[in-house]
Amino acid sequence: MVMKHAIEVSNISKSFKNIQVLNQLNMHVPVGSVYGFLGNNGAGKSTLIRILMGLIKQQSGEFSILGTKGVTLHSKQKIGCIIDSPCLYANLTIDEFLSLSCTLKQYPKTQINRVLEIVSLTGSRSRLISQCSLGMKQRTALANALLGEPQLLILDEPTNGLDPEGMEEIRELIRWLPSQMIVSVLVSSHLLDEVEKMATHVGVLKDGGLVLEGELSKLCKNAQSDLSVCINSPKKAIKILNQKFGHKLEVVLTSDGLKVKNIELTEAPPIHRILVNSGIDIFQSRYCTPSLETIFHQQHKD
Ligand SMILES: Nc1ncnc2c1ncn2[C@@H]1O[C@H](COP(=O)(O)OP(=O)(O)OP(=O)(O)O)[C@@H](O)[C@H]1O
Repeated sequence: MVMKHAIEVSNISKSFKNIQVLNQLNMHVPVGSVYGFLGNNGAGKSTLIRILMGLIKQQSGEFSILGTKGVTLHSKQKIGCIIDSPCLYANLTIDEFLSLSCTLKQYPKTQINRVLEIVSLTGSRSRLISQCSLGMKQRTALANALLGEPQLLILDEPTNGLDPEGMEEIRELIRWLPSQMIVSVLVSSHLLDEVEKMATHVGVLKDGGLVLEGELSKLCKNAQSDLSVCINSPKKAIKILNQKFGHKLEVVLTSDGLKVKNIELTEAPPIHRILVNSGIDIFQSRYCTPSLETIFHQQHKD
């Protein structure tokens, strides 16, 4: 049977003393996806990742990874992982560190060239880790996680502490990985816009469960899109649109014109035509597909 999900979580609950962190959480990470696991600081992302890696145990519920129930030594060999800040040996060069890692994990050292190439560190392989920037250290950790050709990568906040340039480098790398190798990626973050820039799928953790999960492009498509039009005489324009379309359109005033809420792109041309034919000048018009942040807020208005 073809495996659909690299990770499948069913009804996982976990509490620490009297703090309920995960409450019957369900999650589905499709094979081949870059799954952005979003949640505020303290939401419980690391807790779930630790459970998935077998570092702590859930109180109830179950999960499967790469088609196997729970996490076994065998499945761990197919997972590359970065949890917390990367654990690197500062006094070794990047090359020496990866070589040591290959020895410990019994992977052929011939893989080192390939992973260095993927993370663009080939030219810096002889550099001491203590002399690397944080971004280079993070890429070294990623290279290390890629040794053994994992089928699943689990990355806990991999851009934490990086400057904007370093963040973009890591994002670019993660986005690009599934085209380079057969791998599914679970990447956690507390930044909505960051996940939006690299993920194909998203799961938003809040109050112990996922409040939003799905393919990013579908979530965006199904969400409300608005048309913002910068015009003269916006009050007159709203009157005209209301006469023409009645309650079919929700039109509101904005600081520089009007906004038609929740419409399809195909509805924009007739709106423009009516406005222009009524003698209204259009200075600018923008059809805005919603950001992940907007989608999130649209779903949690109440
Ligand atoms: N071993 C522990 N003992 C007690 N409480 C814990 C333990 N580990 C985590 N917690 C608590 O569980 C909650 C979730 O923590 P977790 O680290 O999973 O969140 P997170 O979403 O990864 O946050 P961040 O983005 O800040 O890393 C927090 O309130 C944290 O204090």
